[in-house]
Amino acid sequence: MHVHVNAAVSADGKLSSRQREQIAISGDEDFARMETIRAEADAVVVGVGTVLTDDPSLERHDESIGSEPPARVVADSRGRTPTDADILAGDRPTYLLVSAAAPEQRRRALERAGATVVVAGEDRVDLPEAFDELTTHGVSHLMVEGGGELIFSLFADELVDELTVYVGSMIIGGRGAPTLADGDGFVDEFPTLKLRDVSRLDDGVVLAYDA
Ligand SMILES: NC(=O)C1=CN([C@@H]2O[C@H](COP(=O)(O)OP(=O)(O)OC[C@H]3O[C@@H](n4cnc5c(N)ncnc54)[C@H](OP(=O)(O)O)[C@@H]3O)[C@@H](O)[C@H]2O)C=CC1
Ligand SMILES: Nc1nc(O)c(N)c(N[C@@H]2O[C@H](COP(=O)(O)O)[C@@H](O)[C@H]2O)n1
Repeated sequence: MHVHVNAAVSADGKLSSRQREQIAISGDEDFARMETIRAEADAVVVGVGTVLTDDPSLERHDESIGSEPPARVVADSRGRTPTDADILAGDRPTYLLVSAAAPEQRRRALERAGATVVVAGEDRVDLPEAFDELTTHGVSHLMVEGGGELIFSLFADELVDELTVYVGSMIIGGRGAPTLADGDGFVDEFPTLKLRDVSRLDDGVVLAYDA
């Protein structure tokens, strides 16, 4: 499976503010670039942190791009995704990646709300195992939109093939504000990337890396 992480950060590396509300860091051109990556993907994944704060639809907003809209995926160990979340709306498949710790009652409620529940891992979602399962559902190109906890784990599990990041021109600040890769952080054996391209877009730059 090809895993492409795409996100937007402020000039000081934040995904959003300490209040963890959604902030438009991207301008129109970068949101259009994000749509193109969505259209190329079989599925788009976010962590449950992003679902709980942003309630994203992961819709293809511009129907002229791509043919099939991508499926949606949430990494959600305990099944905390609300059953009325936008990510469950509509006909496209939504895969809820949960762990064995997700209460049976939550799993059933999410299935009733239209999700396909995939169990991988004991306490937290085992991402390599869950992604293997997604391939059996036809997902060979997966886009990751965030947030920082999920992206860190994907680097730690060596699952990332490609990273594109839009660096906008605002400063957000805040020691508790999410960054591109949060989690426990690396203290040695830092993943290193190969810079493939740099381009100007809106009032910022897009950095493209191969992992
Ligand atoms: N600017 C941008 O491009 C973007 C910004 N954002 C912003 O990011 C913030 C949310 O990010 P964040 O709080 O980091 O949350 P995430 O979206 O990364 O979700 C993290 C949660 O995912 C669950 N999870 C399940 N399995 C794993 C695993 N193996 N590794 C890591 N997490 C796992 C965990 O909850 P549990 O243990 O309960 O399963 C964890 O707390 C919001 O403020 C949002 O606005 C988000 C996307 C893009
Ligand atoms: N690429 C990008 N740029 C920004 O400035 C952002 N704030 C985000 N956020 C993420 O975009 C997704 C929104 O989803 P919907 O289109 O509303 O369904 C969601 O994943 C946000 O966290 N991304």
